[in-house]
Amino acid sequence: MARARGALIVLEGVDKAGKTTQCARLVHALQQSGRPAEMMRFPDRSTTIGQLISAYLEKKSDLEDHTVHLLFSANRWERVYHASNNRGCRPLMKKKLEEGITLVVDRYAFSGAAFTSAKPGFSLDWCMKPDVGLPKPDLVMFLQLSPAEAALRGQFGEERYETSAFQRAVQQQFEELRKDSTVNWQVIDASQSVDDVHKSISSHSLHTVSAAQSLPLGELWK
Ligand SMILES: Nc1ncnc2c1ncn2[C@@H]1O[C@H](COP(=O)(O)OP(=O)(O)OP(=O)(O)O)[C@@H](O)[C@H]1O
Ligand SMILES: Cc1cn([C@H]2C[C@H](O)[C@@H](COP(=O)(O)O)O2)c(=O)[nH]c1=O
Repeated sequence: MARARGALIVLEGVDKAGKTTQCARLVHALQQSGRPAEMMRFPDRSTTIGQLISAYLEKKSDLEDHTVHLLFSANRWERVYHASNNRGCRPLMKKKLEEGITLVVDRYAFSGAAFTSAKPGFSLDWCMKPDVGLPKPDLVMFLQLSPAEAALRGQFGEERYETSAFQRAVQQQFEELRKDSTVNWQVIDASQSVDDVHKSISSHSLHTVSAAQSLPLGELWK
């Protein structure tokens, strides 16, 4: 009999909404309850492409806007089908899901589309195209926090996109993306305490991990 697959769970939101904190808490809680789980994050700054992206975000280099958008997407695709970095090969997303490991992912294609389409001259439609066909998340939790509150959180302002005006534009683009009913969106109030946000995220996730076992993995935006 085929092994039950793991779930693909994504956390999204504006910068500093608490995604990394909550991904780590969720992975820990799933593991503690005996469910195999691992965290991934995008951009994955450890790969060659990820290092180009990281230098851009840290304002150490400039890249043309279309180019960096495609690099962000390539950085996701390389973790689905190709996994080499300077320390060798790592197992791929698809393989891990097939092995029954739930992946908790800190940002995904939704950040790609929301951030680039917040720039002048970029349509959401164009921005979504390079990520069509990626493994489709079973659940996308949107950590809802106003850009004004996010700006008060640690280290806001250090990286390229961390201005309140740009984050407001990003928030609007996320609102557009959330109208897509082919994606299982859940909005989480990220202004609560870390513990309360975690409780909310856990309950949605446990349901998803069970349901995913008997469902095929889909393809995003197809
Ligand atoms: N619920 C919360 N209430 C108050 N502060 C929080 C909460 N969750 C996280 N923080 C704090 O906010 C800051 C950003 O948290 P975190 O790195 O988890 O967010 P993020 O969304 O992953 O950020 P980034 O967009 O930079 O990746 C950290 O200083 C963290 O301790
Ligand atoms: C995946 C992805 C991210 N971005 C933006 C969003 C953030 O401003 C940074 C990443 O910061 P983090 O602290 O490492 O989460 O990059 C983007 O513009 N496009 C993307 O696809």
